[in-house]
Amino acid sequence: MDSSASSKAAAAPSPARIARAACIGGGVIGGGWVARFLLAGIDVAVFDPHPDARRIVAEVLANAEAAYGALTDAPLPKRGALTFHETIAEAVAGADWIQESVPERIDLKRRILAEIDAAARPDALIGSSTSGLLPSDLQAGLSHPERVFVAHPYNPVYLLPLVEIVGGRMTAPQVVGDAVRLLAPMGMKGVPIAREIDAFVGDRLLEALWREALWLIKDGICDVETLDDVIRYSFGLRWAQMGLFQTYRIAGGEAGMRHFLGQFGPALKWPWTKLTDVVDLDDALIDEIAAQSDAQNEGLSIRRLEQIRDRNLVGILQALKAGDDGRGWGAGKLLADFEKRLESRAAAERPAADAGAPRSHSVRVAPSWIDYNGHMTEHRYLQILGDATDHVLRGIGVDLAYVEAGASYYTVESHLCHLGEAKLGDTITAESRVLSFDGKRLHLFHRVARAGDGAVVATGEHMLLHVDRASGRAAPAPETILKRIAALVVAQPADDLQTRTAAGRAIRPAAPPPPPTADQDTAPPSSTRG
Ligand SMILES: NC(=O)C1=CN([C@@H]2O[C@H](COP(=O)(O)OP(=O)(O)OC[C@H]3O[C@@H](n4cnc5c(N)ncnc54)[C@H](O)[C@@H]3O)[C@@H](O)[C@H]2O)C=CC1
Ligand SMILES: C[N+](C)(C)CC(=O)CC(=O)[O-]
Repeated sequence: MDSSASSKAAAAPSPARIARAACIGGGVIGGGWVARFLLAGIDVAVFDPHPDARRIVAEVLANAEAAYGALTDAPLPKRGALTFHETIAEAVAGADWIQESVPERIDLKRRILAEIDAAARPDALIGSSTSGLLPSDLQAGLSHPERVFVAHPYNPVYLLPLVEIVGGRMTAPQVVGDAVRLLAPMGMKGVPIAREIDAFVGDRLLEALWREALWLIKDGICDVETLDDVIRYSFGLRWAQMGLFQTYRIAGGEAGMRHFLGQFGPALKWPWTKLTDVVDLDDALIDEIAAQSDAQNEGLSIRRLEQIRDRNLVGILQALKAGDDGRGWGAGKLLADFEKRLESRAAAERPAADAGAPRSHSVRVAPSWIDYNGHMTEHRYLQILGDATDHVLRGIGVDLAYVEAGASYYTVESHLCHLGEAKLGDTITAESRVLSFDGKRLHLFHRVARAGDGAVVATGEHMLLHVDRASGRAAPAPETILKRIAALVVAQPADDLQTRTAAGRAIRPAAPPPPPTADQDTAPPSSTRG
């Protein structure tokens, strides 16, 4: 990137947020961007001349929605509106952010960007998904080059947060910062790359690995399955959470990175690597790799592979969210921050009149929640009930800021009744009510029902104590909180029969077995378990 300010035109101030996006190209990456925008509540206008563009985008979106259903219980905004358009000019009209994701050909991208440039609002940000073309080459000849930059995402765009933001010679510096800011509310991490280079940072690394991998196959050292195993059973697991340098720091033992470099650095000069030597990707090698890849994935369609990948990524992201003793680590910390934004946005959008209304909390039953009996496993009920309790607490002002300020409610007793089965994909909703409360105690009841037929699958009754977190002891809740609880009680409907009969129930013990007769003394005790 040229550092001289004179070559950069001043840019009009960028929009405060993305309310409307345009996606030019709706294939693997464009479709992923469409899903990312829509699920963040942003309206998206698409232009893609492919005859199946609508179907392809719909399939990517379905995958993305399934992944988000499992990824987070945070209140996602209402999905944005999706429209398809006959021309680029129509699609980009009024858009705050335009994302170009057409095939990787410089002539095509330049032509498309010129059309976008001619029709876009002068303050719109224009990102290209290119994996390696230089932004300076893409922006040449445009009337608003200062708004054009590379926004290079990773597949699947709706789950992987990174976007490399690379400005060209004529990109206004503030546009790079604005792009980072505008991506954040979508749960994405824009990383500015200081200087434009071919393939930026991520693909430089991937290409190096890819080149070695092709040599290893060409030289008959391993096949694609062995190569993938080597990655997924070892450093692939490490890289999701610590990258290269933090991982190698640990590998240096207590002496750390300096020792690691001293010990393993010299090996770089050994004849281990073919990194600078490009393999000839001739027909024979392509045939060999394609055949091995077909064998490796026999019976697995691309959509099925995408679903497996997405579920694995969701699991990894959730594990990372719990990392560093619950503070979140890497992409998991980003997910936690994204959820906090969603919570605050939902709280800000909740009408004031709703403050005293009864609370309800909905979730979709995820694949990892199903047990060997084919229905939702036991501990997930407790998770849903716990989340429903959190939902009530946030509604009365006991949110993360309140907890960080030193007080909270702790659950001290729970009673869970299983009344029906929840199956994969069911949406279930916990409706909550306050049964009683005083200065320190809050007595909640949640009824968990299936959407559709409304069948109640579980109830939960919980006693919570207001606690001073420093001493770990019960302490009176402040008046403001007690007033909000009182407002909840006033707003909730009168107790129905189910609540009256379920609340306060104790587990009824089975009738004790009759005392053994003399001839039964050695028989095993009978069991009442089915
Ligand atoms: N596939 C990947 O893993 C990644 C790709 N990228 C980049 O994303 C861009 C798109 O790549 P993919 O989505 O993989 O390709 P793709 O082939 O899946 O999608 C390209 C889409 O552009 C559409 N298209 C073709 N001509 C068009 C035109 N004149 N106007 C509008 N749309 C047009 C096609 O119909 C197709 O739907 C490329 O620049 C690529 O380098 C970036 C990150 C990862
Ligand atoms: C193969 N690729 C160069 C298009 C890959 C990328 O650009 C990023 C990714 O998702 O791996």
